[in-house]
Amino acid sequence: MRIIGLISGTSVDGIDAALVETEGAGWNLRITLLNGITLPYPPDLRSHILEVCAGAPLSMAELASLDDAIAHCFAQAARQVQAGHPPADLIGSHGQTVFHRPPGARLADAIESSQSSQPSLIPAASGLGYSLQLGRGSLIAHITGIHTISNFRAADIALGGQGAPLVPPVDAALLSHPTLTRCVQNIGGIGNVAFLPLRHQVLRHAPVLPEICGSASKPVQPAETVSALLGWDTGPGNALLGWDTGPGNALLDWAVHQLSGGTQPYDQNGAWAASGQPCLELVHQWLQDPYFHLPPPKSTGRELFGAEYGRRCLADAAERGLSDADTLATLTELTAASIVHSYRAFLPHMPDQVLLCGGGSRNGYLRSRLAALLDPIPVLTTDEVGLHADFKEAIAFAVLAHWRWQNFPGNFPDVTGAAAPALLGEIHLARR
Ligand SMILES: Nc1ncnc2c1ncn2[C@@H]1O[C@H](COP(=O)(O)OP(=O)(O)OP(=O)(O)O)[C@@H](O)[C@H]1O
Ligand SMILES: CC(=O)N[C@H]1[C@@H]2OC[C@@H](O2)[C@@H](O)[C@@H]1O[C@H](C)C(=O)O
Repeated sequence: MRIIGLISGTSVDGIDAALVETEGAGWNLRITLLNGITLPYPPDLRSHILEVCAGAPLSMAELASLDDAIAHCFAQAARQVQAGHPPADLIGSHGQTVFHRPPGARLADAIESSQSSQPSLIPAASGLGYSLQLGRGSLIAHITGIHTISNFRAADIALGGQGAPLVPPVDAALLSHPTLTRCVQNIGGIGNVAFLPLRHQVLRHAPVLPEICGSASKPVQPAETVSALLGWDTGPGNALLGWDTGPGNALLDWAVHQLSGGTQPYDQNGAWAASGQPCLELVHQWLQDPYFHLPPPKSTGRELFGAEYGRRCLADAAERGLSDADTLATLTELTAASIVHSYRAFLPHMPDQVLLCGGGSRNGYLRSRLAALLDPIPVLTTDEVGLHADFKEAIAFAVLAHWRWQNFPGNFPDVTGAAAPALLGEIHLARR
């Protein structure tokens, strides 16, 4: 199938669109990237989205307009990426996350204790998570004339899952290796990791849909049988794992915006941070944040690592008299150290390789700090193993759409904490 994957992530920098050819089924999937583009949001729309993410009030009518404005941009990105290519069969659109609340009281408690100014956003009682992506699929289908799948996180959340990260099973399908265990580290606005055991452990028994996914006559299997059905040896070190590691670029971008008086959107190649020295005591202090110590399954967003968090970091840095360059070096060190800390705390063993993707993989200083902290483990980008690091998340939503179209479950309950596998995404058929 020819599928367009669309996503705008927590950096809110623009829409990544990937046109891919998919072949195969389930986790036995091959993809070819035919085209990839990034369509920046119009600056006013971006500012509006960032304000909404930061909690600006919105009437229902404004919410509807924003939803449709975003859907229009996504449809435009779909048109651009497929220009000059034969028409796509399907679109998988993640949309724009504007709110994410993980399930349960554990994380709520952690957030409450570290972000006491807005505790009322998070209910203290245990309950389902909530994740809101704007850019409705029905409008994208209507504008493009292409069947569109959207709202991928809801089904996992309905089963008690985090609804994130969703990409680890796609990473397992596309990037697991016969003899090397790998961590695939996405550094978007937020960072997330997938730990990939060896490929034969991934594909021991290629899953067949009716065995796994429920229908009216054959119910969805309970979580404890999922790994067995997928053919996983769930002994220590053999399980697919994944979680949100914490801040990626969102904190750094916010700080660069503040420190440059709004003239710079991000630290190009990390050059500004590289001209300073990280304050390791401050990194150590920041690493005490409860999120970094919560065991997976866990996910997060701008609600925790957003402007409020950034303001506290800048205040800590100012208290110690750090220069702007030292402040950025310290925040960059926090990003790298929180990633590596989470591997040491929550992986059964360190991986043989780390593959970076997402915009943060283009930050040379951040990459060099990760390499230093992970030494002697090689740190590459996914480009170096054949998967475009800038478009991997967009490609993943094309794969998730392919799986939904084939009635193949897209979530991996051991990663998200859902009670069972689920078909991810709502299908919006286009009038052709
Ligand atoms: N050359 C570069 N040097 C430094 N940072 C870069 C560079 N290119 C991109 N970035 C960073 O990457 C960010 C965009 O990353 P990306 O597109 O992966 O984020 P995202 O779409 O929000 O991802 P996610 O959905 O995973 O949160 C930019 O805001 C910037 O911080
Ligand atoms: C709620 C939400 O949009 N989460 C994003 C975000 O960006 C990175 C990290 O936080 C990850 O959990 C997720 O995105 C990727 C695509 C995922 O679901 O795997």
